[in-house]
Amino acid sequence: MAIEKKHGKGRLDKYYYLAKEKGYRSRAAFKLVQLNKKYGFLQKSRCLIDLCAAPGGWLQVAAETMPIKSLIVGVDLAPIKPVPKTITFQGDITTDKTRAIIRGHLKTWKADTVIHDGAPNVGTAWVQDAFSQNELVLHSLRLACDFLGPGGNFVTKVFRSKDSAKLEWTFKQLFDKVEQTKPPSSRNVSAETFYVCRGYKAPKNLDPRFLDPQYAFAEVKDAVPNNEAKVFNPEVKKRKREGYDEGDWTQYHEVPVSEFIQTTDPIAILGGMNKLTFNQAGNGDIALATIDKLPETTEEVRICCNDLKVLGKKEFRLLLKWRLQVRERFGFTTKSTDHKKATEAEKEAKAAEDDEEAAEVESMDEEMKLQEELQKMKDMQSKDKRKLRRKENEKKQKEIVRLQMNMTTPMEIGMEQAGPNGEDAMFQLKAVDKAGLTGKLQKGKMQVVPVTEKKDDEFDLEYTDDELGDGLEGELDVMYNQYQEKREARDAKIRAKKARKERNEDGEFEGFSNDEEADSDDDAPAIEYDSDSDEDEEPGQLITDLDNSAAPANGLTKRAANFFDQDLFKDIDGLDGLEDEEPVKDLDSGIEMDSSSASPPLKAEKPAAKPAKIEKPVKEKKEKVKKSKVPTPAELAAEEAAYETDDSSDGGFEIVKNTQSQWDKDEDTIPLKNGRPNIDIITAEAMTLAHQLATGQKTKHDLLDDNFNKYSLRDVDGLPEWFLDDEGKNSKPHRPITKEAAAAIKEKMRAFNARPIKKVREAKARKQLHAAQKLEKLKRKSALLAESEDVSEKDKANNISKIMARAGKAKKRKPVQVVVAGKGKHRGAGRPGGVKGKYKMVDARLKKDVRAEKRLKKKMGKK
Ligand SMILES: C[S@@+](CC[C@H](N)C(=O)[O-])C[C@H]1O[C@@H](n2cnc3c(N)ncnc32)[C@H](O)[C@@H]1O
Repeated sequence: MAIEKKHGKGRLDKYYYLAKEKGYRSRAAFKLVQLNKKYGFLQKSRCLIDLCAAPGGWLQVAAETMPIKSLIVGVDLAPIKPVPKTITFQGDITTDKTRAIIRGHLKTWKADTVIHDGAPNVGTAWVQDAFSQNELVLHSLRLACDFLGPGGNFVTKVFRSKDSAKLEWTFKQLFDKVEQTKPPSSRNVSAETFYVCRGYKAPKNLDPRFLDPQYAFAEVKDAVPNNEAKVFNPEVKKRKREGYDEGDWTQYHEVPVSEFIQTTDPIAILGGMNKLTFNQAGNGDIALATIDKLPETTEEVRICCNDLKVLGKKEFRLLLKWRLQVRERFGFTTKSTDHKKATEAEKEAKAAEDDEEAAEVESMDEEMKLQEELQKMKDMQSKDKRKLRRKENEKKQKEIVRLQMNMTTPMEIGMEQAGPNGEDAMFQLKAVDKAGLTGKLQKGKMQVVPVTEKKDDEFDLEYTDDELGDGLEGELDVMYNQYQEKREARDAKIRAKKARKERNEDGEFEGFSNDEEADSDDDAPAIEYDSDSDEDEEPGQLITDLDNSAAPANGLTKRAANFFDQDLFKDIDGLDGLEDEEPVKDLDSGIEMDSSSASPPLKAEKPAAKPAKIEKPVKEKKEKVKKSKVPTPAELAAEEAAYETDDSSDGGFEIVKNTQSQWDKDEDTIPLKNGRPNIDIITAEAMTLAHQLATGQKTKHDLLDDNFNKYSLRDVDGLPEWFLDDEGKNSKPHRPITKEAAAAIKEKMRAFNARPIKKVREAKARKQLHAAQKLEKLKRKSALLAESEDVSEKDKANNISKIMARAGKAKKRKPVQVVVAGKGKHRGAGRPGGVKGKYKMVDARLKKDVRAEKRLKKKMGKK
């Protein structure tokens, strides 16, 4: 073994003294002690091989920790003074001779553990030291594979270097569990670390290349640095864990801007360099001077070039744009110039030549742009759909609100909803005329004219404006989505939140007919409709005057008939049979009224059908609605509208309120406890609202009204998801809270916090159980004593009171005795003489130090 210097680097540390005190041959012994303390492999081993064992510290630890009569074999280049209970010999672990000797000692046994603490004789360059150390590890691993039984352990020292990861990979192929650790006794200044590999897989055939340094440490081609991530997502910083590149010992790199302009891979430069310099070395560089003077080279560009590491996405975008502009000026081919050239027929030959050049020079750019375009198209598609859907929903929502607030006359709804000229018209006649399909349409078969065509063009224009920027935007969106997914995967809370959000979105009001939306889907192919139009109708007249329809025979006004003619009322249950002439009772006011005067004659199917009348009392109908499955918002709206009085009717006042609002529906879904809603109020805002509702300061309607605020109908079109997510955290109304509500919540929380935690409650319960059991036992004992006949009554009473007194006394624990380690007194040397009960070995030095510290503190306190 190399002779350890006794000075320098603080070599004479506490482990040195401890080792001396305990009689260990080297301070390295404590490393094995600590490794074993953590993983406990020695106690379970019956056969151990210590490779590179001199002077024998590890052997001593193994001998005192492993079960008696274990087989321990140690080998080292240097001679090892005999260690009791171990077999040692001199040998080189890289040779077959050593293997044969070990085999001879083990005979048929398989080793449970192989430990290796080898260190080649150091003194050469560090890199070489580390390599030969790791090569030695590979040799020891080979011996371990030869002698370990299935499930065996291998503990080895490894020098941290670029090869240690390769070693770790090899360990992982051969063992179930591989852990890297550095015991406290291993000096921090040392590059050594330890691998504890457990559960040897004992493969039947082991590929010798696993243990061949040539293969095991073969250079793997360096991974291509992910410069794209650095540029497209500069905010996420990655720590440089892999160390420096070979031969590159600095972290600062700069290149002339001309190189950035000319390069085929600008992203690599932006991601890898620190600075783009305009400095012209020596006689000057014409290209640099020209770029410097270009009007495109603004002050902002210069500042950005100055320090690339601090740039964000926006600045990288600016630099990329600037590069394209400069390239265009210099006549380098870019995508747009290619395109122009391609269109010029007379320059065809030249363009072809240029294209070829461009294909060579611009391959990287082309690929990037292609990817960007693909991404952009995907984003646009989903964005477009989302936008349309959102708009539609908002409109329908508004419609419902207006309807509920009596702001809309029935006629208006009909026209807006499905009128031939309305915005939501199934097809637009103008578009049909433009497409020249009028003739076809009249014949009865037609194709839906894709009205969104124009929109697509608009988007195209919008996006071709700033392709590069939007590419980056798209990239950012995709990365944000990935980030969100990762967060979801990690955090159950976020997953639950998302699920809730999705549920809400799904439950979102979809409009009067979901099919309508599906039909209007952009992706849907042109759909053929069978026209029901009359063959006899005048050709060329597509718009029929609705007023020409015959007056309905059911006594409805034309307006009302048109209103109830809408598809909206087709599927409403209970409207069909509203025929009964029975008097209607206003539930609220209790006014009894004649249906003819109180309510408009309702029509459910078609105006031509028999006139519909109110059939059942409204109360009954209300119940029916409640029992029926959850009504759609459209049904609710229709119902509400249906129960309103017709303007033209005599009474002109409301008879019955809405049967079941969304609010009531929500109430139905609230979980009940003892027949009452089981609601826990946990925020001061909610408590304030609850107070206000309870004291009548606010009504349900007020709460609904409050929901329509500046935050509820915000225009979020086109805003990126990440922005909306971030905004959502803060953009919400701040509801005032009252002092009382805050106090109530505070009190509630205090009571909640005052409750003992589960573990404490369990412990108390256990204690109670034990006490009860003890009492039971005592009772039994006393009963036995009382029953015994050969004892006098006095003795019985005495004995019972003794038992009771003993039971009442808590058992006292004996304190642990502290024994100072000294000559013949150390761990493993057996129980020190004259010590009874539990004892603990302590270091004399430590004890003295503690006492000195106490003394000093006392002194300081007196002063
Ligand atoms: C740090 S010491 C081991 C200390 C030992 N674990 C203890 O507790 O006392 C490293 C030992 O590895 C030994 N060694 C180095 N190369 C060797 C080889 N090829 N074969 C056997 N032993 C070797 C050295 O002789 C040295 O004694």
